[in-house]
Amino acid sequence: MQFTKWHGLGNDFVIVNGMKEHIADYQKQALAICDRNFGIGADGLVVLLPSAIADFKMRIFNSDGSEADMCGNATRCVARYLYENGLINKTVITLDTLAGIITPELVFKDGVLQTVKVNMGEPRLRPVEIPVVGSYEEPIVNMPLTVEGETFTITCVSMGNPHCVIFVNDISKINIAHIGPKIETHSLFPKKTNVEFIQVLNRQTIRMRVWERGAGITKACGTGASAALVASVLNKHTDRQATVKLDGGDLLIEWADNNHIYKSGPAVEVFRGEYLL
Ligand SMILES: N[C@H](CCC[C@H](N)C(=O)O)C(=O)O
Repeated sequence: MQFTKWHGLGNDFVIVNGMKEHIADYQKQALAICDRNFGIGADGLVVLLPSAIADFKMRIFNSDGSEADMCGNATRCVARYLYENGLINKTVITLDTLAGIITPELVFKDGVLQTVKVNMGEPRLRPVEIPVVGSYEEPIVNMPLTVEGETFTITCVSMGNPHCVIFVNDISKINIAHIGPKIETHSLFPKKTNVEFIQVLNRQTIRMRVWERGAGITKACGTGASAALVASVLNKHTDRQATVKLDGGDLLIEWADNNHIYKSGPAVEVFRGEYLL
């Protein structure tokens, strides 16, 4: 199977042109392909397929084999991949995902790619859309959640995939590898959740670390950064545009007046290869 390896701020993906390569069992192969010792190694497998409602369909599988609704960092990589391989001849691309139509734009200046700006669509705040279990009527903003005797205040946002955002005073003191999986699999979240820890630096800058659903600690999470900005605005910590400082680098996130979230950042191709299925 021909593949190409990309990353968005260190959140890395194997991208496969599903119109040329046949994968029989996506979940099983994603688990094998993403394994960093026995496979290629990645946070996720991205398969591109034809779509009747967008330029292409994008399916995303986490490294544990689970299928995700959306992946912000992967959308930037896919946009560059499609354009640079002549699979599309425009700079605004529509991708059909389980979270809806996502629109990345390749931003050039003097013929040089500056950034990839993605319209991530609208954040979903209704509890049923996260989803969470329980008879919550109002959006979950700054709600206490006790996990193993420790109480966190959570804000839940969906970007098509679930996010549990937690503000902390000192992010270096959080043992994400220990508490992340316990929140990811908490009974409040019937589809599990991505978990973002945020330290607010100022009204235009937040520091974020993430435990991703189905992938664990990653260097960056595009949907997570988007959810973190929304949660920061809801909790009156930041303005509606801010830089999200992740382990792998910075993303610029804006919650625009049209209620859409725009996320801008890099996408890098590292290598191409042939994987033996
Ligand atoms: N683990 C996520 C999917 C990948 C999201 C992340 N890599 C991003 O850039 O948005 C989930 O299961 O919802």
